[in-house]
Amino acid sequence: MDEFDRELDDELEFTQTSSKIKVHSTFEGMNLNPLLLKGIYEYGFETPSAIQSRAIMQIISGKDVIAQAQSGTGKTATFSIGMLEVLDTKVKDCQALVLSPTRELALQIQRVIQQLGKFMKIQSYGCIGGSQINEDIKNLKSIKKQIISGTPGRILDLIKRRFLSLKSLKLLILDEADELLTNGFKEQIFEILKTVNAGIQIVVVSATLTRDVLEMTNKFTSNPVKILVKREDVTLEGIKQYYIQCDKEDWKFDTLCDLYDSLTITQAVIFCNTKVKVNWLTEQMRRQNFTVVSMHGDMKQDERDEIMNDFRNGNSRVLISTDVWARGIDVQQVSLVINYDLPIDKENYIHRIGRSGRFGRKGVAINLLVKEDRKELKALEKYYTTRIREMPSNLGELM
Ligand SMILES: Nc1ncnc2c1ncn2[C@@H]1O[C@H](COP(=O)(O)OP(=O)(O)OP(=O)(O)O)[C@@H](O)[C@H]1O
Repeated sequence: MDEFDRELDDELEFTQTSSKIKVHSTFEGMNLNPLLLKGIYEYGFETPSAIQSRAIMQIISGKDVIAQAQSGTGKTATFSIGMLEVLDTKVKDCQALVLSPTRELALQIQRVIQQLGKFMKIQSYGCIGGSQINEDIKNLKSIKKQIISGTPGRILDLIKRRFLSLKSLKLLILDEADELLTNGFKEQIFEILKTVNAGIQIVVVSATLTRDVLEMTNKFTSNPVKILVKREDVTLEGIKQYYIQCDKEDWKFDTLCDLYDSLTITQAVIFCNTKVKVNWLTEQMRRQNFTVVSMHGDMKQDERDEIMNDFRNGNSRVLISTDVWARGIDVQQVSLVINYDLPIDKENYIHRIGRSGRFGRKGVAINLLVKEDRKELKALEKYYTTRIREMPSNLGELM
């Protein structure tokens, strides 16, 4: 074997979907607990998505699973249904733990689990930073929680203080795993992994899984089933991508103001790279009498909750945010995403534009570019084998 073959072999070992994964094209065909099936239908699902038809049964089989699928294609329900099926409803201790990178996402996941498991009478709970830890302690003490969804810092804190026991844990889900295994979270994740029983089932989930991340999962999974997406298939057909060349930073603002009417057709999210810029842009927009709301990680949790609620129920239509909003948040009415700044990393580009075009809906992403961004945009096109075209004048018709 020469050097090239060896490298190719190595590459395939990490980045190839497992062979012979059975596709279950109906929920009935999965032989689920009837109470769970009832919950799925009541939630409004009729047929499983591509990832659901492949990964749910793999999770139920007890194997470690690495599940990648495009944004908005139903990964949350994939692991939630798998988890609810393997749960022993008679055991009241915590049996499943879901970790995710943001508070809003952790709570959203907990709500999905609660809804899908509605008829199973399971106890689930969301543990997130920024809320009173005493509340968590009180809640965990009063009624035992079988499923917990949380952010790594708060979960670790509760474990260390011995208010959360994972002695009966059998399933750990890492949602947005590539984010959890890089940046600020990696250490906390490995600390949590040290506290769980050896041999528990681990499920790794994201729309973007780089080779490095896949390699890292080797440290804590054993012989995982892999369901992966080739990089050229990661972008969704339904999300049209455009750019507007603004040349100078100052021109972006006027361009955004010109787009405002299109933003309010349904709902839109505008991404900036820093909290300071989110505040600045919000103020500038308001000065021009545009109605916008904003959210970022320096805001108090109460305020974040209120903004999320208003946006979720459509009371506000244009949200300016940082990457705290890039991943996982599911608001089906969002049909337009604007990158006021191009994201720093390529993965978050996919996650940001994926806030629109949820579950087969149409979406539009617009990148506002200064001169220096052209190179980066070309690099994104090449990396994902996709086209980001200059914005046409008939934006309204595209949405
Ligand atoms: N089988 C289904 N039938 C109909 N709708 C579904 C089905 N599965 C999921 N959905 C809906 O699709 C939307 C997107 O699902 P979800 O948030 O799980 O996507 P995701 O793959 O986790 O996305 P992301 O990569 O952004 O985290 C949700 O509104 C969800 O309720």
